Amino acid sequence: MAEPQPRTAGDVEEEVVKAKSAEDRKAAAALASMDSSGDGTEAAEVDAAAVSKAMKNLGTAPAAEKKEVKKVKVDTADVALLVSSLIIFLTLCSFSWHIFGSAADKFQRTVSDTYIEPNETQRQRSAAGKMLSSILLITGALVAWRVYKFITGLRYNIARAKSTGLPYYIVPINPVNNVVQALSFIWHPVWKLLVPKKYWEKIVDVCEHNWQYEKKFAPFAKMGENILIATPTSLMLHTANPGVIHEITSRREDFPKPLEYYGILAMFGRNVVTTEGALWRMHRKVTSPSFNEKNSALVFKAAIDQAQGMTDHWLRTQKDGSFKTVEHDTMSLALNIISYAGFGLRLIWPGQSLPADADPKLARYASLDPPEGHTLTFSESIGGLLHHLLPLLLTPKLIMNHAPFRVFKEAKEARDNYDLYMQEFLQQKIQEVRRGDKDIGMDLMGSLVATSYQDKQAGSKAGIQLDDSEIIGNAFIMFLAGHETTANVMHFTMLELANNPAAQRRLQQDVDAILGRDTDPATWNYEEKVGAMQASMLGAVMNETLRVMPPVVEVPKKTSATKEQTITIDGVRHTLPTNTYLGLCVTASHRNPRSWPARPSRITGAPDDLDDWVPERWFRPSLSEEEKQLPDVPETEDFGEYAGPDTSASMFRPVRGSYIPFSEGPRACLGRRLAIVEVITALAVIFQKYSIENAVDDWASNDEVARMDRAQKEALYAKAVRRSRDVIASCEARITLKLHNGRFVPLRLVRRGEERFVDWFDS
Ligand code: HEM
Repeated sequence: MAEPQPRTAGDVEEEVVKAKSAEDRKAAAALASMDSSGDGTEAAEVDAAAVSKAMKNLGTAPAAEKKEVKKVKVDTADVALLVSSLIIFLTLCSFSWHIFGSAADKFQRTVSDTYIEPNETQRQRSAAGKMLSSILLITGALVAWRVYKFITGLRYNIARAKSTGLPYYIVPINPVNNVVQALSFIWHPVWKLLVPKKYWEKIVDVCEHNWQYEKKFAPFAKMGENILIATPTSLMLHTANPGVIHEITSRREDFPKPLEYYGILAMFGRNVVTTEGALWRMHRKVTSPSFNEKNSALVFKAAIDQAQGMTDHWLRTQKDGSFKTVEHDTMSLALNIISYAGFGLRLIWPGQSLPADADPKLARYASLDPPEGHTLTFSESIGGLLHHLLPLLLTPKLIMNHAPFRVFKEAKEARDNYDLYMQEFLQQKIQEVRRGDKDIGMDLMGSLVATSYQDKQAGSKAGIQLDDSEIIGNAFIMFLAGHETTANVMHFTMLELANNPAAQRRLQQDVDAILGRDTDPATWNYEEKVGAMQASMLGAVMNETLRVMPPVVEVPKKTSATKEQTITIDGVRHTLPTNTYLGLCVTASHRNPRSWPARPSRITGAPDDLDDWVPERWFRPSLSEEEKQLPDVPETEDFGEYAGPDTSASMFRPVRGSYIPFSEGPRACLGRRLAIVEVITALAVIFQKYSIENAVDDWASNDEVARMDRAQKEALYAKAVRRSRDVIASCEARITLKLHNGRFVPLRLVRRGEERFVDWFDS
């Protein structure tokens, strides 16, 4: 891999000039000043020469920059189209005129017979006729225009699809749009009715909501690892090809994020997830220093405290022998950990009280009752916000504020409460900065405020200055990104461990060996233990959950509006036109048989086990070194955060681009190290003292289970495992992949040694 180079003053200057908008210029200038005053450790952007060199190493020099595929000109076919649209339009008008004109006539005659003077009638009749004809004219014109746009748009995108040299499929509507997916029950039948089966039978699978999780690798097995789709409004490529994924994620500037899909995440202000170009670099520079090893150690400590709080809570509430709130509770666990490590806020479980050394100013955030001025607790406001993200995005503020629906009221209440909490928190941090408090910068919000306000105070003109909404926007994104994703991984890992008792037993053996069965978790040392934990079954179960149930099922990218890009697919160069949507399909690439060694499924009897949760696969030998070597596209700038691999070096190492739960390259997840530490630590705490079993009380009481023999117990537990797998199969990706519509799997926490099933059962 090419060594990162320091950015020169020339590079920086060029970036300032390249920055298009005033905001981008502000950001680039801020970075320029940072760079010129910095220690020179920052590395270079991907530069064209280096990419070219890397491509040459592959034996394929990059094609000379081609011009954008020319917009399909209005040629004879277009003229014919326009004429035919006009004919449709005129026919429609005259036909409607005929029908509605005579209907209006009849209506007017009826009315005039009773109420209106004859000459008045005539005037009314002609006015009604005129109005009808205007409506018809406008409707006809719109229909004709839409037909024209549909056909020319489709022809244009088909031409662009052809220019790539890849096989392509035609779909009548852009299927990436959420609303279009939700309405598939209307347009799919029409599409299937009007178009011969061979044109839709394969591609229809990738036009449905949740296809990435439900269909998994199947569409790619049928259509190849790259599925190109032309629609009247767009060209899109879904890929499960590791080489393509690696190249796209490595070339950040060539393949930016389609920000139009991220509007929802900018609700409280622009942030590191919702920006691109120089502005993104500024946000990333300010946020990344908080993602250091010191904070990982804090997460380790917080995860120990919080996992103990959660198990105590389960034991207290497990009245009928089981608990049904594992999803809710893992969400609380993750929120409490990120609140502490990222923001210095101590949140507690019901029944717990704040430690004596807790900052009284922050107690209002931990309160289990809404503090003065609020109608929700801090946790409730964040929970409500996440729960109602879609209505909050899709509903205009005016309707949200006034419509009498419960969902809008709840969404508004959560948003207003959260906003207020954050404003209060921000003001508190600003005051601390103004007072010059020494420990400011320990937490994320503190360091965001310090970076922006200390510079302002010092009168610096060029320093990075996020405005208040950007500080709150970044805080929101850290709560959101660091919360639901990690909670889902913990939730599904616990469900899978209950379904796979042999894996659970092996996990416990590893915990005993690394951390000791009787040790107090409060004494565990981060630096000493974390490496071994990641290389053990703790790391394996987390990696496997992230493989089978990645919280983010597709990472969206695109080519820019101004420049087409070339990529290499299995050694052949292809050109992707401007504005091509690129979907890096996480669920499918995690199941691509080319990248993942497989064995026959023990669960379904399928020839491979790639759809099954099998953590032991992480101890299988890696693919050959030769296969692991993908084109060496240089990495881009170092932003200071954790840069190590996502999986332990001693385990199975996936081919680059084949395992992307955290995405890859310069825009990979900023919080991945925190997430890994959090998950493996919480699991270690839980499984050191306890086992987790599926609850069976829907079928048998505790007494009945006690009277059962092994065979009866085996049949009973197998039933519970089947139910759990069915529920897991019903997950849906709505922002992240999780259970919806009140679905859950009941579990039971038992002290080790008191298990009824998982100490012997083997699925
Ligand atoms: C298991 C847990 C997690 C998973 C699977 C995950 C996954 C991802 C993915 C796939 C992306 C790329 C998204 C895209 O390109 O659209 C991403 C970005 C990001 N994640 Fe995570 N994430 C996790 C935990 C966290 C945590 C704990 C934090 C912070 C506390 C965090 C903060 C971020 C941020 C700030 C970005 C944007 C980075 C950028 O664009 O520069 N994530 N994450």
